[in-house]
Amino acid sequence: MKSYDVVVIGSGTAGQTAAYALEEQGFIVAVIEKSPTPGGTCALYGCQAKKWFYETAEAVSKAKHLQGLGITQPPEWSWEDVLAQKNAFTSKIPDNAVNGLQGVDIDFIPGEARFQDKETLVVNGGTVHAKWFIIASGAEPMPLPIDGAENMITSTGFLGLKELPEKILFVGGGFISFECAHFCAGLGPKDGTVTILEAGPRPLGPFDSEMVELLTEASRDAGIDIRTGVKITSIVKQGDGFKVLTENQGDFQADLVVHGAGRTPDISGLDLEKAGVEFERRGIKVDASMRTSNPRIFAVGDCAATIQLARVADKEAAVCADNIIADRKGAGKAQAMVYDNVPFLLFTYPQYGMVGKTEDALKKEGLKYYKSFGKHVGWPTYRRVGMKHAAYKILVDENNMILGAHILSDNASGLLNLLRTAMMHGVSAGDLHAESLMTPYPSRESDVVYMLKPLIE
Ligand SMILES: Cc1cc2nc3c(=O)[nH]c(=O)nc-3n(C[C@H](O)[C@H](O)[C@H](O)COP(=O)(O)OP(=O)(O)OC[C@H]3O[C@@H](n4cnc5c(N)ncnc54)[C@H](O)[C@@H]3O)c2cc1C
Ligand SMILES: NC(=O)c1ccc[n+]([C@@H]2O[C@H](COP(=O)([O-])OP(=O)(O)OC[C@H]3O[C@@H](n4cnc5c(N)ncnc54)[C@H](O)[C@@H]3O)[C@@H](O)[C@H]2O)c1
Repeated sequence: MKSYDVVVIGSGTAGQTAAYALEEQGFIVAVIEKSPTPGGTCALYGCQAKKWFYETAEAVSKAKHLQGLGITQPPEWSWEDVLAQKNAFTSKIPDNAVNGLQGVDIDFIPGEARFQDKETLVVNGGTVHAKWFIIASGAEPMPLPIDGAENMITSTGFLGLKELPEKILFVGGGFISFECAHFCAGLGPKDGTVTILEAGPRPLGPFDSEMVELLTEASRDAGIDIRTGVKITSIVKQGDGFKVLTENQGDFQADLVVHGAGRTPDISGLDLEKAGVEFERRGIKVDASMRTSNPRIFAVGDCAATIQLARVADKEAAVCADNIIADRKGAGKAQAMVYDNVPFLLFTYPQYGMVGKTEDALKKEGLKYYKSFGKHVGWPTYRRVGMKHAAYKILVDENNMILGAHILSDNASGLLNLLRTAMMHGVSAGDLHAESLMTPYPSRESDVVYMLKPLIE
């Protein structure tokens, strides 16, 4: 039996972040990975990989908006070339991940781990013992109760397509479908169709409903057909393509059907019961220190019942590592995870993002709030790029402290970050307005003064 201070299950961003942090503090660490391509979802099939498609799709969409405003020719693009760039990046990830870990004497163990008991894992038929375990096993596409669900490809399959066919249909109206649909709108065949079928009454449920309507409008203008309240019953093969049958909205033909209907924690093979680790449908139950119901076992990243985002995964891993370091010193809890100011951003064109509360949530909670809201904003920064759908919503409390910020814009990420920093440091909307007068001008970020002006006391 091999014995370590800490064994990490999963070599994704969460697992690696925790492993490196603990190794630096002198812990003897091993990382176990079941995939033949170590390195995790973000780098190989998620955030990083998809961003190669985003950059070109954004450039093409921007050029399309600028036609008649200075651009005279519709742009040409090559999905195949973008794919080659993405593959050149991702092909190096597995070796880099393993070499990086081994380079600092972290043991890399290829194989699938499962718990034998509260202190032991089984891997490759042998056992591994550790004082602490960190589960960082990620998530996988949610199994759907649809006949012929196996006819869908996943986002991983989509990001590996050699070419985009003419008719693409996405099941689910969440992060993955919106982003990939925008990549299709930017980089797909010129006369292609892109459809999103969402089961709920509106897409992007956790986001602000008024802002989602505006993103939906922008997406429809980009050529994406978005249907809501759709009850899909089955997906059947038909010729070279597929027929998607619904209970209430007829049938849809497509060359390709993509799963964008949620990701579920990858924990079913871990035998968590044997380790005394409690879990629910959304994932492994953790407290604010990322500790599970077994005090020697932590869970971080997409497998935990928290939020499925890469930098949330990294922060959880850092908090978990600090708490293991505190355990060793007998110092108790070192750091607690706080999710109040997590930014969410869709890499669509325009980008859409939010931080803090939605207006829907404030209404539901009965909290008093004030808002500054603008849609189809015609400021020069937007007129120059031909963007018709820019919008913003900033929500403040009675003391003018920012409760939520929602942005539909190119570079919404930069604007959100500015507003998020103010929220985290307790800067009021009035003070942020005064301090933002001297942001680099004229930039997207300098527009924040127009957004905040109605909120000046
Ligand atoms: C298409 C797509 C786009 C995304 N875009 C963004 C984005 O723009 N921004 C953002 O913040 N987030 C994005 N995400 C989410 C982000 O990728 C995840 O939140 C992040 O990768 C989670 O990291 P993780 O380390 O928890 O899990 P993962 O990176 O999935 O790593 C888990 C690892 O554990 C391994 N494993 C599982 N079970 C076992 C076992 N029993 N034994 C051994 N190994 C095991 C798996 O093989 C895997 O390698 C995106 C996700 C997808 C799918
Ligand atoms: N930019 C980013 O940060 C980014 C990008 C991609 C993915 N992600 C992460 O990955 C997670 C998974 O993404 P996702 O888009 O798969 O999930 P999601 O939870 O964002 O959206 C899933 C959508 O599918 C709908 N749905 C579920 N079952 C359905 C069915 N049978 N028919 C039609 N619609 C159905 C849901 O109502 C929901 O609106 C996200 O929650 C997010 O945390 C983040």
